[in-house]
Amino acid sequence: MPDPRRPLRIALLGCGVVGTEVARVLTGDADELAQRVGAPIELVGIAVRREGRRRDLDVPDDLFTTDAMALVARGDLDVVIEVIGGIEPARGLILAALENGASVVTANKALLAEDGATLYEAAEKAERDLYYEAAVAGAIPIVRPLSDSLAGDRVTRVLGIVNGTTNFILDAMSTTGAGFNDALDEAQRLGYAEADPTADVEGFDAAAKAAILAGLAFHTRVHISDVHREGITDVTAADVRSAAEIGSVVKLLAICELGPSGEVSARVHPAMIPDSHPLASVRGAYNAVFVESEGAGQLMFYGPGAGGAPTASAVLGDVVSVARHRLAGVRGAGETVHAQHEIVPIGRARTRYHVAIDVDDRPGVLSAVAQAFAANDVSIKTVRQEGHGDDAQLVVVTHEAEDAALSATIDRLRDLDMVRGVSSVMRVEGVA
Ligand SMILES: NC(=O)C1=CN([C@@H]2O[C@H](COP(=O)(O)OP(=O)(O)OC[C@H]3O[C@@H](n4cnc5c(N)ncnc54)[C@H](O)[C@@H]3O)[C@@H](O)[C@H]2O)C=CC1
Ligand SMILES: N[C@@H](CC=O)C(=O)O
Ligand code: NA
Repeated sequence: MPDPRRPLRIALLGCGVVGTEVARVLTGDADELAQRVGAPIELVGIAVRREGRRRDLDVPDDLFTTDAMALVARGDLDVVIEVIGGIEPARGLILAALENGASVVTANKALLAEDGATLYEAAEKAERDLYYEAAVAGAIPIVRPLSDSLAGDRVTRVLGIVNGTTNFILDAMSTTGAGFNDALDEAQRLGYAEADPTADVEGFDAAAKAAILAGLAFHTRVHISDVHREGITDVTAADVRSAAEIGSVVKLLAICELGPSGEVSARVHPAMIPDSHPLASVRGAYNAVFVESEGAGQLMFYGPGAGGAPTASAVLGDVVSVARHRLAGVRGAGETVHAQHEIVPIGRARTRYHVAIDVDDRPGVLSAVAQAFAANDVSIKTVRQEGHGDDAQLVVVTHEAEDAALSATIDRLRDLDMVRGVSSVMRVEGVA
């Protein structure tokens, strides 16, 4: 247990969008944080990649170092904050921090979803905390509610908008008609996007968060490769218009479900959701996560999901918690993976679909298309024709069906002479 008379020593790894805000609060609000922790806190080092870059921070120059490994290995640290991102060197630094006796706070969802097991095992062995509230949905408290508040309940479903960048882009496309690239540039300028924004727009970031959420919700280990992933790069202005025509909006959703036989599925993809659904009104870089559980029913967590200051808020909350644990000589909850749920592929997921089919504008088309759906046991809810002649299109919305059955339907449609192409297939979520 640390000597209560000495300050708790904190090291910060990475001083980019999030790290800068964390350093600003750790230094500017040190007195208030000390009151909350119950002991003084001291930022003893900041690891950066390059020396001499001008940083808008009022901290002594000698705190900065380009030798992150030497910083974590000094052996007298209480808390190491990792906000570098990516797999390496972040993983090696976190493991070294734990081995050297520090507790760790990280915002690194990519690493947790790729190799969380190694980090948890190291934290367990070192008897230190590993906290990561900022890794999922930025400022929104969702990791703690799932791991603590709902620990006595059975969570059955988590449905969320967990990527600020893609929500910002889709929102701009549907409300101002902005182009994809302009909206992405703006999201990068505002500090929402990952260092490589492909992680956002191709759904990797949301998939990492889905893996973490599913693991926490269902007490089972879920790897990022278990998560079905589709990004938003194929979402067109026509999809956004089609959604509006059925009173819906397009959102990138992360969906984690516990099936009736105990099977777990996790998927990330764009989907249409009705305007009346609370997730439809989540704008800009905001995130929201719905949790359904047997006892509590429906819970919704909403707030800023990205950006320096909101993410720093979650990081600092964790810092205060683990610092309190250090003082008390205790640890918080570790990983709970007692359940051995089967993780099922996307083909077994069940949902509704919106399918736009380019067809010849002639008698018999409707019945041929309907037969393709019926042959795969996919029931049609509505069908309407858009355009005429060369522009004729049938737009079908289905009842709930298995993903594999829908895929087989699309293959069959593509083989029909009267079908010129299937121009869009999008899942429809949030319908009662
Ligand atoms: N920006 C956001 O809205 C959010 C970010 N996060 C996560 O927080 C972490 C940091 O994100 P950002 O601050 O946005 O990224 P960033 O790219 O702005 O900052 C990362 C910093 O780490 C530095 N760095 C790279 N290698 C280093 C090394 N070997 N030693 C020391 N510093 C090194 C880079 O130079 C950069 O300044 C990532 O894991 C990210 O996924 C989580 C939630 C929201
Ligand atoms: N790039 C991420 C940042 C937070 O996790 C996002 O856009 O949500
Ligand atoms: Na969070």
